[in-house]
Amino acid sequence: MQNEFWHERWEKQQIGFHLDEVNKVLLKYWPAMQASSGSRVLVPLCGKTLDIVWLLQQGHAVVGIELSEIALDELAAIISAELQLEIDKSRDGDQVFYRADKLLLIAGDFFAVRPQQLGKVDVVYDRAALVALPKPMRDDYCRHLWQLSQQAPQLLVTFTYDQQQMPGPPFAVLPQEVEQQYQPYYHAELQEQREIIDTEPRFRERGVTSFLQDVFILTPR
Ligand SMILES: C[S@@+](CC[C@H](N)C(=O)[O-])C[C@H]1O[C@@H](n2cnc3c(N)ncnc32)[C@H](O)[C@@H]1O
Repeated sequence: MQNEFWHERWEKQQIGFHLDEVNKVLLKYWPAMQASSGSRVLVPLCGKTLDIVWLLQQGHAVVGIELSEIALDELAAIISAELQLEIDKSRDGDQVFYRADKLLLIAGDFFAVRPQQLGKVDVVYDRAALVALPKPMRDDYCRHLWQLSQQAPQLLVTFTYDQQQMPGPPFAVLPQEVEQQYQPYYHAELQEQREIIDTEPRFRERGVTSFLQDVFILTPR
């Protein structure tokens, strides 16, 4: 999946993946992550998710990484308004940084971000990040995420459906693949698998008959 694909999505505002509310999965499973207030949460491929606003409201520090500056400009504006935070925006080469107390957003390629830029990560929250990438990129993503997060526990949301019925993204990432991808670093425990095709008419229109949302908690080995 080329970066240009995603830039075009954001330019044309074709962002059907974006939720206008905090993800119910996050609300339901966050307590199980046992993240103390003040712990640092990494949200890879974050888009402009309102989940980051919620995490900040819980007292967490948040690091978000997202290719699109359009997305992060919008997210920074929402965070500023909701939390009365002044966010400093700066540019360094291909990367754009948004900084405020307890907040770091990086607009740039996830694969170009180095661990030293992030500092300590206590928890990872991946909603629709792994599934945004085709298989060869998923291999690199899992390895790189591990390097960035030093194996921090992870709340992970993926989707299971028949890949023959629709080309990704989102790509189908079955529980077996999650286990295999993260096997060197984590125990992956499937918390729930829920049919959500009724809430995803855009996928039904494209011929998908069943679309399962899978929630995992990954704990370090
Ligand atoms: C399916 S969306 C999910 C966004 C967000 N996690 C959410 O739940 O709304 C995937 C996001 O990943 C971003 N993305 C894709 N490839 C990326 C890369 N190599 N580095 C950083 N972000 C990337 C896209 O721009 C897009 O916003």
